[in-house]
Amino acid sequence: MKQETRYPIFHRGGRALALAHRAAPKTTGFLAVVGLLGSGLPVVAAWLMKAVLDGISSGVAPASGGGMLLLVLLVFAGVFSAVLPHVKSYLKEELDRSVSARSYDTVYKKINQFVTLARFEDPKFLDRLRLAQQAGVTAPGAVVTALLGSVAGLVTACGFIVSLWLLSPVLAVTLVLSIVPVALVEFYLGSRRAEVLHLVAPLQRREFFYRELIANNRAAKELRLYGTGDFFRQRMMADRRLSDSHQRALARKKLGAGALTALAGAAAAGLALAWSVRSAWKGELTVGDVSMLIAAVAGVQTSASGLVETFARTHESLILFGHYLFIIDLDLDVPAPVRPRSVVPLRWGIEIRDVWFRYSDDAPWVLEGASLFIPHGSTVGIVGKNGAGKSTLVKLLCRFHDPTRGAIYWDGVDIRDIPAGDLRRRIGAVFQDFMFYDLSAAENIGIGDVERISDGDRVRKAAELAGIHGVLSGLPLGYQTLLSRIFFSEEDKNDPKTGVMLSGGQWQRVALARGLMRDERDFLILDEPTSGLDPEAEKEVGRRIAEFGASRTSLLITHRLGSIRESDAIAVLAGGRIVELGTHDELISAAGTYAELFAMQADGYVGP
Ligand SMILES: Nc1ncnc2c1ncn2[C@@H]1O[C@H](COP(=O)(O)OP(=O)(O)OP(=O)(O)O)[C@@H](O)[C@H]1O
Repeated sequence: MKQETRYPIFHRGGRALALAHRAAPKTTGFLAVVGLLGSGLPVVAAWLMKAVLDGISSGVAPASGGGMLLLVLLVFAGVFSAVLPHVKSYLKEELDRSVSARSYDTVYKKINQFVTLARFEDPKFLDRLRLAQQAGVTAPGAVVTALLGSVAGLVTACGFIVSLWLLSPVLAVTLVLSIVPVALVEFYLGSRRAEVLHLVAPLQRREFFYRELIANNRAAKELRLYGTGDFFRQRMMADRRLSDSHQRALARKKLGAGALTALAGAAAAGLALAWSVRSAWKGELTVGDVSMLIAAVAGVQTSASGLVETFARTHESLILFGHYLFIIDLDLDVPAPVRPRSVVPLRWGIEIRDVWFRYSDDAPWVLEGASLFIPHGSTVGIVGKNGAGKSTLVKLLCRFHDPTRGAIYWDGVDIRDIPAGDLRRRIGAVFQDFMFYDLSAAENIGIGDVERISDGDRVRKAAELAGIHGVLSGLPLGYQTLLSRIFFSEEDKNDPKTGVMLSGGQWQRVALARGLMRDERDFLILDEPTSGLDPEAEKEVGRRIAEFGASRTSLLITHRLGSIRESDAIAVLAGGRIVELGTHDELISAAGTYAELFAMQADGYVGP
């Protein structure tokens, strides 16, 4: 993944500060004040110490008025120096919490605004989203504290350099010059660190994927059956070792550079000390001057190397922050309707007119001029071979993607002119790849109509329609039983009431009940809703769905041709278009693809 180059580094810094200010204005203000106080304190303490020592060497009694005041001030400076880091660390953690909470909220709000699935199906985008989720979101807090830390370090360093200048301009200049190699080395290491970060990021993500896979309960069966656990573990460790080797190379560079710069710093400090002691011996400097000089040399070196390291870390955080900015600045994934139309209860029907679709410009066409009319109040079944494009058509009807060419009309209105949320409120759907939520049975169904999630009667009615009421009411806590084996606490771990696992077919009925939660939806899409049900259940559920769907428009996709036999019309999708359309009897008489598929299935049941 390349780094985000759209935002200059100062722009990112400004946005990070603005974010901190919005998330926690008081904490940011306090942190700035405490940081500034803390940065001036070492310089003030050094001057106080010089004055006390000079007083002692010139025979001023510590108990005298001036001497006592100096001592008291020195003690206060010491107390503040001891307490301030704790206050600063508390404020920093608080700022991190506030900024992270706000930026998390912003990122997830943004994700929820995506109208279509296009971004979720783009691996490059997902990679970037993961970066924004993993690190970019926590970066603003790091950026703010690093920026404030930089200002504080600058104040300390400048305070000491000025102090040193007053004692010996030559020494001050020498010391500043001795920092230059440290700064250069740190900047070099900073850019190497950023490079390593980009090299290891994909490795760490893959490693994370393998780690999750090996411990995943849904993957456990296949991993054991195919014996692929060690295969994935080896891949995980290979990625781990590669990322470790990049980090080790960087650590070695750091070690070498750190040792060299420490040597240079120690040599500069030693020379300054020797010079000051010699000057004090000759009477050119006082004892207080020597103590000031020692404090200044140590203070400048510490704050300078701290400063450069802070800059390097800030730079790193800002690189990650770029991914966060990229996500939150994204435009809508589909243009807003120019003349938005409100969706009306379906009266006439839904028309798919000459729809062409492919998932990307270089992907093959999935739909090539598909046309179909679904009249209001009718049930239309769609059949077709694997990969024919049935689920794709469902995605277009729900507006998870827009047709590349052609259009879909809801009572004559192009669905692109209807706000997607309004359209979806009129559609109920059960997808082939439905979701399993680690929620209670009641919530698993109730989220089909969030506004009525607590309406127990409605949830029960939906469960009855889907033929799962008997199973759910017999669970340890009835509808309140958690449909999961994820434990919420250690104590609950052995409690059978904590959660249960349903069978595949039972889960499918729960998903079906979720799709049937809303009475008032006037278009029901069922994509393989009964594939996991036993024949008896399939027949029973099919009968109930037919009753439920009698007053509304339904689209039923299935490979089990027996369950769409009674549909008002059956469409066969092949080669990207609807090639046959009619009732079961009409299609059987036409002796085309449908008749062939039906005969094959019937043969399968009857046998040779
Ligand atoms: N997100 C996607 N990105 C790229 N191609 C896709 C995506 N989803 C589906 N396809 C491709 O589109 C084609 C149609 O897939 P679709 O899932 O619509 O078929 P289907 O008729 O529902 O098949 P099945 O009966 O197996 O469920 C397939 O060739 C598939 O590889």
